[in-house]
Amino acid sequence: MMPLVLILIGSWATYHLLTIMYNVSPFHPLSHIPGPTLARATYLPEFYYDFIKHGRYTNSIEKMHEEYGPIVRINPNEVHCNDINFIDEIYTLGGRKRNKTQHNVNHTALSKSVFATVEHDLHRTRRAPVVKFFSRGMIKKLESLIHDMAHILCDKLLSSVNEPVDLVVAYSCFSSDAISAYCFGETFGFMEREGWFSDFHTAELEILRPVYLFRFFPLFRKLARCGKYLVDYLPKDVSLMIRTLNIDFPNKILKTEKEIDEGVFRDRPTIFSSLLLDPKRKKEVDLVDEAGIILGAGTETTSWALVVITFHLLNKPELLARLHKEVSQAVEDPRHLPPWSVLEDLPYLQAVVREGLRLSYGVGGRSARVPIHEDLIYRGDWKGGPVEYVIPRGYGIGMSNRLTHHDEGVFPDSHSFIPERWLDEKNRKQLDRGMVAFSKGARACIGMNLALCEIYVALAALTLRVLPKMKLFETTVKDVEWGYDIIVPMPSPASKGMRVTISPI
Ligand code: HEM
Repeated sequence: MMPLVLILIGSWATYHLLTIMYNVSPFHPLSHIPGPTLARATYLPEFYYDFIKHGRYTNSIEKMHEEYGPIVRINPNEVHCNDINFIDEIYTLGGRKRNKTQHNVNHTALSKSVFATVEHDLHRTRRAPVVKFFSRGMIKKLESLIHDMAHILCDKLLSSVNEPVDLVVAYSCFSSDAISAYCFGETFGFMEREGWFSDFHTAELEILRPVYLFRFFPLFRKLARCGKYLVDYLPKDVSLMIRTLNIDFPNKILKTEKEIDEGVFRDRPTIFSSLLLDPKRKKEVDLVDEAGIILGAGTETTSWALVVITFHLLNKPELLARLHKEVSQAVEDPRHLPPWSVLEDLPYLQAVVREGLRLSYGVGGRSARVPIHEDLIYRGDWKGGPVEYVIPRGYGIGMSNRLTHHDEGVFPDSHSFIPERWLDEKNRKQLDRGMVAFSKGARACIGMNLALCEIYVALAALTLRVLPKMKLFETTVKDVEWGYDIIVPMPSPASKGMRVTISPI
């Protein structure tokens, strides 16, 4: 027995040693891309910063760019780019096929969702029927739901005068209920409860905590699928989320299927009825995983953008005053807001939203694409001279919003909240190119229209009805700045939230 164990350990060690030697050898197709030797040879630096130090590899990648230039090799098989001029080459539309890397998507257990689909063609098949549900036309039809939710949020905040409110939780209640009303036909009821508590806010963060465990040890993501058998033994909020994903959603799907078979059609479509009725829906589209990813991808991203915007408006009252003036001139009755299509044309409101999206990043970590039928040729500058790299097909190349949105050449004084930068028409094209909160190309955010509608409507309502009565409570810019990421950006672990007080008059 002992010699067999030794042979197995020896073979394992030899295999890894040979792999490391190959990774740093001139025979590796990425050998010409600069980067730290350990990162070129192994996944250890990524493992250390993302898994052990928890979601902090982006900081190291930033330092690598300072040392090695706009293109760096961040692990044996992946390149990172920090040049906005290359965005459209990486994140393309049309016939230029891009896979995701398996390593990147290993972090989610919803492996059959559009978000986690590696292969380009399969992704198209899965995405096409879902994307229709979030078209501008569909949002228009269901927009009144979002207006109702925004006013419920304002009413509830206005009645929360006795103690500080953490807007991270309050806005999460709003975005969870809004997304649920829009997609699933009924809210979760978080805003109807007494006090501010969203089961999903804590649950989602708990569920996202092991993302790097899943990325490096994908076996665990398979085990996560067994969560439904453990609902009675898990913490209450995590169990509720797992129950919703694994028990409630499948039941709703069965019910909707039955209704359709019986010819019962409801006035308001849900994502399930819309998908079940779509003739193009192929058997590869997994309704439960899609619903799960929509809930996961759509709640904390939207609410975090609103949190960041609110902080900066309260922190700089002159910005709030300017916004208030513009919105009040456009709105006759704060309780009856004009549609999103009118609000989004208000120049200062638009500038505030864009600046908030820039500083809230959307997705915290990098998102790589794999060109499968073409090599990409990068041409840029580094240390005053031209540089050129060929990124071979079959290898991942990605960018990180956290770095792109702080490109000082595009967004000077990038850590400051300056909506005015978006009003400079001469510069606007360049800013739009560097704005990737919703990503770009064929795998950009599916829920962008819904998210924008929620943000514009809620922000307009809050600006007129609540923000003039709101004050920051023991909250500083540190509470809304990037600290680390668990796919979604997170502030420093020391943060106690984005707390405010609301005065009764
Ligand atoms: C401010 C709000 C939001 C931001 C900034 C945001 C940002 C993003 C980004 C950057 C991606 C690309 C991720 C990648 O490259 O891997 C993405 C994908 C996605 N988002 Fe959003 N998102 C937001 C809200 C929403 C909402 C409200 C929904 C659903 C209703 C949603 C659903 C999705 C889905 C399903 C994907 C995967 C798309 C695909 O792979 O084809 N997101 N989002």
